[in-house]
Amino acid sequence: MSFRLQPTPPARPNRCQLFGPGSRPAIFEKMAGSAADVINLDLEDSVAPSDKDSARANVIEAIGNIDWGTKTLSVRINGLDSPYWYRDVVDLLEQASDRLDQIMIPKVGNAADIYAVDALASSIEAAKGRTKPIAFEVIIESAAGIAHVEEIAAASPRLAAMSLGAADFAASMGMATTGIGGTQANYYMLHEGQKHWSDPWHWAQAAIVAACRTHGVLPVDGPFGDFSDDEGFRAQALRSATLGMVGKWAIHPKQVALANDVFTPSEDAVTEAREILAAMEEAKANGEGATVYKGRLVDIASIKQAEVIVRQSEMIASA
Ligand SMILES: CC(=O)SCCNC(=O)CCNC(=O)[C@H](O)C(C)(C)COP(=O)(O)OP(=O)(O)OC[C@H]1O[C@@H](n2cnc3c(N)ncnc32)[C@H](O)[C@@H]1OP(=O)(O)O
Ligand SMILES: O=CC(=O)O
Ligand SMILES: [Mg+2]
Repeated sequence: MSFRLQPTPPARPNRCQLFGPGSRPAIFEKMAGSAADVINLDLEDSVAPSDKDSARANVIEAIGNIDWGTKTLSVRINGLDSPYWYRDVVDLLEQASDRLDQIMIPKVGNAADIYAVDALASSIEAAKGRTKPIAFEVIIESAAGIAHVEEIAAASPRLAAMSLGAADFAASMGMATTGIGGTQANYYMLHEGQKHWSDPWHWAQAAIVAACRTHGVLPVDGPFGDFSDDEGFRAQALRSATLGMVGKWAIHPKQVALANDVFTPSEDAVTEAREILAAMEEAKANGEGATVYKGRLVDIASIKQAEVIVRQSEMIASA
């Protein structure tokens, strides 16, 4: 371990982030009643330019009027390249109730983007006497975002979570696809005449996880567009969880249960992790740093691996 210890990310469940357009207030109660850990009311790409002002007003009203329970409540503002974002921040922080937990900043390209929103938010909070500092989450969804992912993860103590936005990311990278996340038909290896599909999102996800883990931020997988493909969603979510991500977006309510299932450690996984911890306790008592569990090596690193699963399970159970 480096002299500098790895910071822990916020201890909150973040298995599923359910999105809904701010221009569709009829679904807000349904979002609040869902099993998602995080709600993202959207002012950005699911809202037409002509609806930006009314969507912002809808969202501000709903933040105070709807019972969001214990969910993390987040609003996705417009990008810093748009004429809307400053008004989003000003109106949200001047007018929305303290129930608002977080602002999601899309299309971030470098640390200065976060600095700009931080400066504005800090000024409004001071002027208005808001005692609950607003948290930030960001979307990595551009070539610049992934190139500067580590400085973005380090940009502000407000930063709680970082997502991969597969749709805009693909567009920014010039990827030859219109699919949002998941398997891409043309991204395959050929071996003895058989196609083996690779994962084009893997490297970006791994870069995001490393940046997040270095700076104590929650890494999250973004949207999976084909909401009629449950198995495709599940496969993508399982890969993300295996790489270290803590959750995934839902762009339709039917994806919420799928995400919750994948990102909640299974009973079997928790039992095995506890058994590994017990085996290592016994090894320690015998003065050993390594032992055998079910025919395989476990050692001091295995304690940390097992603790990831047990901690995640306990945190979800206590939320
Ligand atoms: C690339 C990105 O940036 S992704 C993030 C931004 N995108 C979004 O926020 C889009 C979010 N999703 C949606 O807007 C919608 O789910 C759509 C447009 C994809 C589909 O909407 P619909 O055609 O209404 O879906 P559908 O008919 O299957 O809805 C079934 C039920 O779920 C409700 N519902 C639909 N979307 C949502 C949602 N996001 N949250 C909660 N409930 C919802 C519907 O109102 C309907 O309820 P009912 O059974 O009581 O009538
Ligand atoms: O905003 C999300 C994306 O995939 O783009
Ligand atoms: Mg996007």
